Amino acid sequence: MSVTPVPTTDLYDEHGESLGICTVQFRQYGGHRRFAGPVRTLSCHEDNALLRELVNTPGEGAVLVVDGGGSLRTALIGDLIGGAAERNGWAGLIISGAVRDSVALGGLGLGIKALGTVPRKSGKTGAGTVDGPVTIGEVTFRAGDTVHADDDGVVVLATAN
Ligand SMILES: O=C([O-])CC(=O)C(=O)O
Repeated sequence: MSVTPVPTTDLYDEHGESLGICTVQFRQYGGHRRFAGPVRTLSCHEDNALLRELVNTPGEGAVLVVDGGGSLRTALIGDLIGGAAERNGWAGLIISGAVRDSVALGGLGLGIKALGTVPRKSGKTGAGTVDGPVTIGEVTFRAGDTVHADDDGVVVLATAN
């Protein structure tokens, strides 16, 4: 399901404090600075085998929210995983962790927010959890919620809203 991005400030003006507001100051790395979609989630720590597997399945316009524990030691995505996410129809990736190949990521047709960059690759054991609730920057993302992201931030509309 594709979701048209709405400015996060307009969503706050409409929904007020019932909106989930992520306080992490993400940086923009993707080619789309405004993006939105149904939430999918992944928790993984310095290991991106599950992430690679997920972005190689149909994204159907979803935004993958990745709780990488905020680690800046290893990159959870680079141009290969980012390119696969674009090809498979993911609207965006929001990563509490690091990326690499940042210049190439900027040429991809999806949104990518992350904390920073590092050249080191992640492990490949497949450790992690898919579609469990993840809490990042004072907000809990649940699979099936709707997330909107732009230059002002990341906000979540819970399914019940
Ligand atoms: O393979 C990795 O670990 C990440 C990467 O560099 C890519 O996605 O291109």
